[in-house]
Amino acid sequence: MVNKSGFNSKEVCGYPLSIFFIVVNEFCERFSYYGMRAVLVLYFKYFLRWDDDLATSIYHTFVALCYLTPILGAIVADSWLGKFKTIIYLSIVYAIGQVAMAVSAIHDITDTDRDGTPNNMTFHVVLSMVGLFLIALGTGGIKPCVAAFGGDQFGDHQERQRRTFFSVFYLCINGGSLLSTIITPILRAQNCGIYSKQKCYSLAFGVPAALMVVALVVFIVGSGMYYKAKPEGNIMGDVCKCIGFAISNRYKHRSKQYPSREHWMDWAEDKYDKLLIAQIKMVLKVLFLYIPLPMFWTLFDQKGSRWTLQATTMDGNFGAIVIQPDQMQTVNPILILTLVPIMDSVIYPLIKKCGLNFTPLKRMTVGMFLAALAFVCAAVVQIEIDVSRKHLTYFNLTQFVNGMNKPVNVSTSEIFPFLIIIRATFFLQSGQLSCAFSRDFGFGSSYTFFIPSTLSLGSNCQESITGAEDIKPNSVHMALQVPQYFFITAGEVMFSVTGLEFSYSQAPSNMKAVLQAGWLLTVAIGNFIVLIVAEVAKLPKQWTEYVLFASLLLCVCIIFSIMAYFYTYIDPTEIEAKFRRNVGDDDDDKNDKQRKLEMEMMKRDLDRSDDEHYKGKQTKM
Ligand SMILES: CC(C)C[C@H](NC(=O)[C@@H](N)CC(C)C)C(=O)O
Repeated sequence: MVNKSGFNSKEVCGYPLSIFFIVVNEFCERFSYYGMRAVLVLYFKYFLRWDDDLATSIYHTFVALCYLTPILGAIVADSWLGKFKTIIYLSIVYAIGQVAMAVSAIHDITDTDRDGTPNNMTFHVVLSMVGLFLIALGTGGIKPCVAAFGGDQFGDHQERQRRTFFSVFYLCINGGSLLSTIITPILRAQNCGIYSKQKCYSLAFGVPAALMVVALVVFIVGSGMYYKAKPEGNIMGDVCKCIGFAISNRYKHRSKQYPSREHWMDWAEDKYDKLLIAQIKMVLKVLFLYIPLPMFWTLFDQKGSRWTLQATTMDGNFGAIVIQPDQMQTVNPILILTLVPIMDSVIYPLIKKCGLNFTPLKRMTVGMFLAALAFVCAAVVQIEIDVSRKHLTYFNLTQFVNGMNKPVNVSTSEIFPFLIIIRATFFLQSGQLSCAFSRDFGFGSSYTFFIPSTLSLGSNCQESITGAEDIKPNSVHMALQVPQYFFITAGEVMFSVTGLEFSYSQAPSNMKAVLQAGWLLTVAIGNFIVLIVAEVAKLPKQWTEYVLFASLLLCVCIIFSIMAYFYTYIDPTEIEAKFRRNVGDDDDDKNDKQRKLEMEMMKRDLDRSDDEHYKGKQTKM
């Protein structure tokens, strides 16, 4: 197959062979990222011995940083190194970061007294922070480049294949993350060490590090097959200067005597290339459309926080298996793996058969609506939970009625709060008397125990002590969270998979990675909104907070649908080709009148709003 720039690539079933290396690379990279992330908080808490607050804030700062760094990687790729080299260099940085994390988790390195705990905690803290910084730089930096680089491999005539690629790309993300979030916690639970055996964080970080090396090797192996678009110089610098000039020129010509121009960017025409101006217009149009999007991620990312907390107040007993609250999150990638193929091969073609033009922006709007619906479901489940029980833990509510005529001291064994069925052992002490008894608790239940007056030295506490259930264990089953997971994931498929492809297809050739980074920036902003809204709103009931978020997203969804209605799909390649052709025509010394006419037509083309999008023509929402 001959690609856009005359590049000849090998094909398998109509797809460039190079794509195989890119999707495998993505699978391994996401395995590496999500695998490391799965055990990170526990590493902070139990290895570095940080308190919950510090562990949580450093964790969220790290995640936010991972979505802020894409802009750096995109600028480097589009302006300087090109996507291929940027991916290689930043993957090396990334792999070093992962190795640093694995090394930082080897307690033996500083365990000079061999008691199983590190003696120089500063070494472990510094090394892990350096590691996390490098990982954030690497994962964020390559993220917009890998997606855009994959898109680059397709010719202009392969729009359908390119769309399928973005779906498969998303499947790989979720396949990799699902596998790693299952595997790394198992690795962490192993015991390892030279002098003493401890929980094996080094292995839990080491395997993701190895997978990142595999990702890099796979990517390099495909090297000879890739189409590598050349960077066009300091494009971001030019963009900023051009926008700055347009604004200042517009300001200088603010008086009524100057005729107005169709678009404020047209004020840069006095100095800048018309092609660059057209490209900036394309990017600004899409970025403007992105303004409401962070709200989707605000809701989406609460799966890991609010929804997991909700699950802790539910019954996870599924008969043969007991599901832990944090394990419920794996429902998302599992559903992605099933819903993406269903959407692509059944739902979308069916909608098309019905004669409906389900354009990318319509899909994204429906995706937002589904996410709002997911939060309505979460609110209903929350009300159900609130009605079924009034107390979150049985700890404070477990009481003893002492029937003896002397005081009894009661202490209890460690209780694992995330287990659904908890076995607690109580130790009774009163003078010479000392005995113990154990009971199983359903999570969330509360008991009153009666210590009989007949209890004496040698009594069997296990048999003598009776209990009454004051508060029943969690009765609302975790399966009730499935509808909310279903809706949020269906929303994600419509919103995120489509948005990924939309960001690629609407970006000018020299700013593909930059627009991918803009897309990822909406994820970062969404995460900040969670903190702000939850802090400002401070609602007394959890279900009201869910309703608030659902309403906010619904409002945003309406605003977005209006904005989308006025959006005109473009084919950047076509527009760029027209402008380039025009530059060639200049050399033929065309008369001025003719040229002006052509430019007018091109401008109109850019803003026109008819025809359908997927034929490479322009269309509205
Ligand atoms: C832009 C990202 C938030 C998209 C993507 N995340 C997912 O696909 C999630 N369904 C993964 C799940 C394990 C949270 C990513 O690139 O990580």
